[in-house]
Amino acid sequence: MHNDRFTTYYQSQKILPDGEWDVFMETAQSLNATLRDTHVPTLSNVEFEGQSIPPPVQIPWYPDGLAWQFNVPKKVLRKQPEFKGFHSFLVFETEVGNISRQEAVSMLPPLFMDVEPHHKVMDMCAAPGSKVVHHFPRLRILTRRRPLNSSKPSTRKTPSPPPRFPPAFSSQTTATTSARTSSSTSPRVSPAPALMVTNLDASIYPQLKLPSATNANKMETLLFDRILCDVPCSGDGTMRKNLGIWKTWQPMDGNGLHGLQLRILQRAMKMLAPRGRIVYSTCSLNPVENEAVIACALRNNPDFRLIDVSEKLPALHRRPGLTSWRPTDKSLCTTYDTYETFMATCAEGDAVKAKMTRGHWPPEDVEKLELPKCLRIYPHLQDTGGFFVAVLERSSTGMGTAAVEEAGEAAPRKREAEVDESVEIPESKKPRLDVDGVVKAEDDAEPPAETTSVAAEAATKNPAPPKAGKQKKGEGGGSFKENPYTYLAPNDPAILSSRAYISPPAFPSSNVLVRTPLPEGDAEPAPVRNMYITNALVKQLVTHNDYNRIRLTCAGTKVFTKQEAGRGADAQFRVLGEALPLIVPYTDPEAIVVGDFTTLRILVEKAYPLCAAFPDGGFKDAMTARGTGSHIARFPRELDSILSHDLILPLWKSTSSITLMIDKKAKSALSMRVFGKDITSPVKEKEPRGAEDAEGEGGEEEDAGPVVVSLEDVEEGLDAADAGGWSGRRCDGRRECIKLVWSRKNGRE
Ligand SMILES: C[S@@+](CC[C@H](N)C(=O)[O-])C[C@H]1O[C@@H](n2cnc3c(N)ncnc32)[C@H](O)[C@@H]1O
Repeated sequence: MHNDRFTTYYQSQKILPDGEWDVFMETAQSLNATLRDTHVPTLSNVEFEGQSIPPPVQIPWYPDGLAWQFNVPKKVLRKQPEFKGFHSFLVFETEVGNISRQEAVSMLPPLFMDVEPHHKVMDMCAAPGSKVVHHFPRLRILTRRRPLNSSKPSTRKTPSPPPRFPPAFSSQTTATTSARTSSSTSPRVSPAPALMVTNLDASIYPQLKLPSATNANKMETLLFDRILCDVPCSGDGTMRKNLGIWKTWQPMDGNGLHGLQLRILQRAMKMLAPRGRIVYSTCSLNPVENEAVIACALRNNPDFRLIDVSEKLPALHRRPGLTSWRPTDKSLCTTYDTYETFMATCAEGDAVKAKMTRGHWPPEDVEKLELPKCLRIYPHLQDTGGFFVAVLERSSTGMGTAAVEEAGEAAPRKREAEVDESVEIPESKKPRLDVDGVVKAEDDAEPPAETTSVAAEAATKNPAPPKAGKQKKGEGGGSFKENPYTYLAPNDPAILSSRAYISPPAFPSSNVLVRTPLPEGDAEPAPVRNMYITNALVKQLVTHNDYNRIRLTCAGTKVFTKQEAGRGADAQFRVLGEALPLIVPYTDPEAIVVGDFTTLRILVEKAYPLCAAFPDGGFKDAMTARGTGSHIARFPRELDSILSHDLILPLWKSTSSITLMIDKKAKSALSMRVFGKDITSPVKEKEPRGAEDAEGEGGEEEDAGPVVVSLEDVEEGLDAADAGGWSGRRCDGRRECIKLVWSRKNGRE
């Protein structure tokens, strides 16, 4: 990230000694620097089987050079040594979420959102989640004062003021989650204190209520500052990669999706705050899915206009939106100039079959809508997929602007479903509209049936998520069976037991929630296993909206989890690595143990290094003096030039060993970056028995500390080997954390 004002101001304040500014700025981009300075030079001038292989190049239009592109056959990645190493780097960094791989143009919509840290953001169709991650670097500015796992703890004794967490929302569907997450209903986004994930049909998204800012006794509806509508589409812009589309493409794909796309966009329009912005995008080239949708939405909502974004991303080659197009039906024989000519040729019922409505055609006042302000991206322009983006803004008053008002006069202003007027649609299939023409999406509203058979069409390509409150198991994503969201009292014993890390009262203890099932009858409440933290707005929304109604699948970020402490000791809460940026600002600096480079190597290399394995001195002494359980360690960059910044990592001390408590893949990624290769040992490694362990049968296993691996590892392990030797338990019902309880059956651990 770069900001001239920031640079000028802070350089003139001399907050850093001479010569340190560049290092300071580099820190923010350390991963990109690793890629640029370490990998790209080794990948230049590479030959494979007599062919020169081009190195990765930066995508010219992506801000700050943070996006890269390379075209290399799989064979090269597998066999050519430099590319093989680069591939491992990519795989590990992707696994831990530092890099995300996607079609270049898919990165466009978030760039046009102009999200600011205080914004409330909604992603209407978030699954599988690759665009949500692009909002976060900006949204997280305030949640992470320092980069993840790289912060230098404050030297102040007084805890820092609480971070402000901006809110983000995402509506998503279950059906497109990748195979890896198919058991989960969440898109692949990392949770954050400001994030809620709901699983609903975006076209009937319910209103979210929260107490009025001016009158606490009143409730008001949440309006968003930014909404992304990356809608389900025919996807024909991806034809370069999805070769199957060449076989199956037909105009009905787009015709059928138009209605759903329009309903999703118009629902977003109703949820947007004055002066707010909507980015509408598809990876389709079809004007019926693009300009036609925008035209209908603008005519029905005169308080919206298209924004001119021609100055934005100047290096992006684009073409303007169309002002004329000619829809066609299945026969493809004829394209029709107007809706009327189409209807004149139609036998009764054909229009419904063709899924065509008046809204598929350019309206008469098309010029007034300024459709050329939309962006069309074509594959040949810049070696990308095909894409469409429109950026819409709501007027400051919520009233129509002059130009659009005029356009609106020609249109039936109050009817969202203008597009359906001339098509005979069975009563049962019509959406229920409220007085403003909004599809009813409240508790009392029946979820509307599709206006045409668009949903059936959509379902084949992008299966829609289940409808609010009406699901049965197996119906579009399964039943909704989440545990309730319960905020703990600030003096709850679970929170108090985490005091080792946090310094109340500054820590926002009242924003800690748990997901334990409600006790039945007189039964004792289930013990707390995990604690999550949310920002204040998410707390308000969770407390004032029925989580079943909004099908809330995730809120906030997990910060503490219960850990068995070994034989004879009570279970304790341990802090999670991904929560450290949130927890460290509240942690007494004295509580953080400092390690050196050798210590870090031992922790990365060994799964359960014995306490005795560490060199005498600082770290070992400090850890010896501490009790068993969860600890936080800092590895300062000054100690070795290889570290470009401080690392802050979670540890677990058992009676005999000290374990680095990060996911195995994160550990490998860390190892690749710090040591240039993966020096980690397999989790199944058997540690030599130390003197302290020799006290009893099986003592080592119980004392060695937990193993944290990903679900995939377990699944692979179970698939690949005789499963009899393993038993796994999901800690939180999600993919990221597995505790393995192992036995010695079959001689395996
Ligand atoms: C173009 S994709 C979105 C991709 C996503 N923005 C990303 O970057 O990962 C459209 C998604 O919308 C989902 N979808 C389909 N019908 C939907 C509906 N009625 N409401 C919400 N999402 C829907 C599809 O399953 C698909 O995952």
